[in-house]
Amino acid sequence: MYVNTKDILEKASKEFYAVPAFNINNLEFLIAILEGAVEKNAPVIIETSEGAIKYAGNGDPIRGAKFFVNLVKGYADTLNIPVALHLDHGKNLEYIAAAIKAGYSSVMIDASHEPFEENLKITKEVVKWAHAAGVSVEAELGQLAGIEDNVSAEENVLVDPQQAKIFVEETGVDFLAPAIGTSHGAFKFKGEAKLDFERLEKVKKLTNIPLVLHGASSVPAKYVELAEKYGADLGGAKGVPAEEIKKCVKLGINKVNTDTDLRIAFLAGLRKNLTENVKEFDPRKYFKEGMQFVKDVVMDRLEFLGASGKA
Ligand SMILES: O=C(COP(=O)(O)O)NO
Ligand SMILES: [Ca+2]
Ligand code: NA
Ligand SMILES: [Zn+2]
Repeated sequence: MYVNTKDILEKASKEFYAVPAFNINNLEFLIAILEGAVEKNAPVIIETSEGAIKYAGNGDPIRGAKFFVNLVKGYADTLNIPVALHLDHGKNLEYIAAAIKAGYSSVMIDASHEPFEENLKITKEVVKWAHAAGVSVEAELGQLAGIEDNVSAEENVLVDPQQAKIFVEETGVDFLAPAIGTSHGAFKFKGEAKLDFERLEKVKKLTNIPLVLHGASSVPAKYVELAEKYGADLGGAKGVPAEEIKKCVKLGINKVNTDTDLRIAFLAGLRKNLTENVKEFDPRKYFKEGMQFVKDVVMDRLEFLGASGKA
């Protein structure tokens, strides 16, 4: 059933487990994710970036947002697990408005590259709009290095726990993404994975709302190696070890954003299948292996985040 993200995350926050938020851009990833969640009898969050909405709507945000709401709601309403649809890294108010109007469960307003007061002001605005439409809101404090759709930040700027307390009280935001050292994409960390657990613990104590971990892909070696075996070049890919993510969940992370892992798993399956079946030209056949690998990554993540069986 199609639900509000806040309902999924409030339950997770009370019981100290986490629910993965998987990014999609197409039908194949959506089917693989939902079937994996059904098999694990788990809640799941589907999220689309502004780039995904642009892609699905061929440049038109209203068409793209409606397309995803109908696709996800249509499929979710035939299932017995809770499914939410979330706008990831909303920065452009046109896209945020389109997502709210189309019927997304929740939207992220990411104004974390702005000065604190500006981020607070914009977030307050979006919370007012979204709540009036029954839509929940995520915001971000601090910055993740690496590329985020249309904003690239050089350095990691870690969240200030005191600021987080004020921000949550003033904005009424439903869940918060505190930057604690992760970054987006397949090439994380210069050296070893370094997450600031003490900082995370303080933010949870001071805000006491569901928290979100961005840049949480683990970049599993087995799919990187398989993709490279069939011609990909992902040299030096590195992610967040599952053990580190589990520590974050114990400290109060409840939504775990995962995009890169699904991309690499699908890539490995697609390259392998196309290479081994040179006569095949039915996409329902040659996408299958990649979809299976995505489903496997989804089920593994639902398991180690503690979301399995929580539907
Ligand atoms: O934070 C993410 C995904 O991060 P990854 O690149 O680590 O999958 N989406 O908002
Ligand atoms: Ca940001
Ligand atoms: Na998000
Ligand atoms: Zn992110």
